[in-house]
Amino acid sequence: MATRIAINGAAGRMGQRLVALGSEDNDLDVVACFEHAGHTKFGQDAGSVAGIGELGIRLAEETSAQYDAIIDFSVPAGAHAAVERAVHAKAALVMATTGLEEEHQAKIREAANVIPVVWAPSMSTTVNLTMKLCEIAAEALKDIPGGADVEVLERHHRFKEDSPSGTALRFGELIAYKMGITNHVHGREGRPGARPHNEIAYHAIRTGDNPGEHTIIFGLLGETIEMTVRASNRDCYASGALQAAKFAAGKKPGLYNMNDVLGL
Ligand SMILES: NC(=O)c1ccc[n+]([C@@H]2O[C@H](COP(=O)([O-])OP(=O)(O)OC[C@H]3O[C@@H](n4cnc5c(N)ncnc54)[C@H](O)[C@@H]3O)[C@@H](O)[C@H]2O)c1
Ligand SMILES: O=C(O)C1=N[C@H](C(=O)O)CCC1
Repeated sequence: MATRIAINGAAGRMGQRLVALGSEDNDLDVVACFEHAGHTKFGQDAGSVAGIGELGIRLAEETSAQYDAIIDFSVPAGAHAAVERAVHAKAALVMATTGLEEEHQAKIREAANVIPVVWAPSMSTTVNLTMKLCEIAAEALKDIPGGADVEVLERHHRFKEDSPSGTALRFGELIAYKMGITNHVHGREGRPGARPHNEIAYHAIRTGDNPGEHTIIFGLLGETIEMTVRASNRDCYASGALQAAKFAAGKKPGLYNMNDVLGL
C-alpha cells in the first residue's frame, strides 16, 4: 500500500519538487499540500504550482485526508505548525527546515516521544556520506602533531534566509565532537590574531541560485584535506525526504536521522 504523505510548505522551492517527485512515485500518495494562507498561490492546485499539471489538491491550511507522514520544508513557524499537525494526525514527521530556534527544536524532540521523527539539515545521500567521511578524518587528525585547523565553507542561493546553513552547523558539530573542539567562530574580521587550535570556523557565501555546496577543510602544516559536496539541483534533497517518509511511516516513536534512513 502506498505511503500517504502531506507536504508542508508545498509552494516553496523544495515543496514544489516534493509535489512533483512524490506524485510520480508509485509507492507514495500525495494527499495534502499545506501552505501559509498569505502565500500568493494559496488555494491554487499544488500540481499546477509545481508545474506538473493539476493534481486535484489545493494549497491549504487544513485537510480531511488521512496521511501517514508529513514532510516539512518551510520556515521555523511552519515547522512548529508541522509538528502540531503530525502529533494531531498521529503521523510520522520528516523535519527538513533549518534555522530553528531552541524552542522549536525542543518541540521536535518532545514530539519524538509520541511519533516517529526523521530530522536532518540535509536529506542528501552524498552530504550524509560526506559527514561520515569527515568524522573519520576528524578522529584520525584529532591529535596530529601541529594540529588540524577545521573550516566549514557553505555556498547557497541568494534567497536563503538562515546562515550558516543547518548542514554546515551539523558538519561542525560532528567534527567538534570527535576532535574535542569547543569554540565555534562565524567569519572573521579586524585583528583576531593567530588562529587557536580549539576552533571551528564557518563561512557562508550567498550567491545566485546555488542549490547547496559545502566544503570542509582540514588544514595541517604542510598538507591539507578538502572535502566538497555540491548539489546541481534540489532533487537530491526531495528524493531523500521522500525516502525518509517511507522509512518513518509506521515506525515506533523516536528520533531518527538520515543515517537510519540510508543505512549509513
Ligand atoms: N534538509 C534538507 O535537505 C533541506 C534542503 C533544502 C532546504 N532545506 C530547508 O528547507 C526550508 C525551506 O527551503 P526552501 O528553499 O524551500 O524555502 P522557500 O521559502 O522556497 O519555501 C518555504 C515555504 O514554506 C511556506 N510557509 C511559511 N510558513 C508556513 C506555514 N506556517 N505553514 C506551511 N507553509 C509555510 C512558505 O510560504 C514557502 O512556500 C529552509 O529552512 C531550508 O534551509 C532543507
Ligand atoms: O536551500 C537551502 O536553504 C538549503 N538549506 C539546507 C541547510 O540549511 O542546511 C541545505 C540544503 C539547501
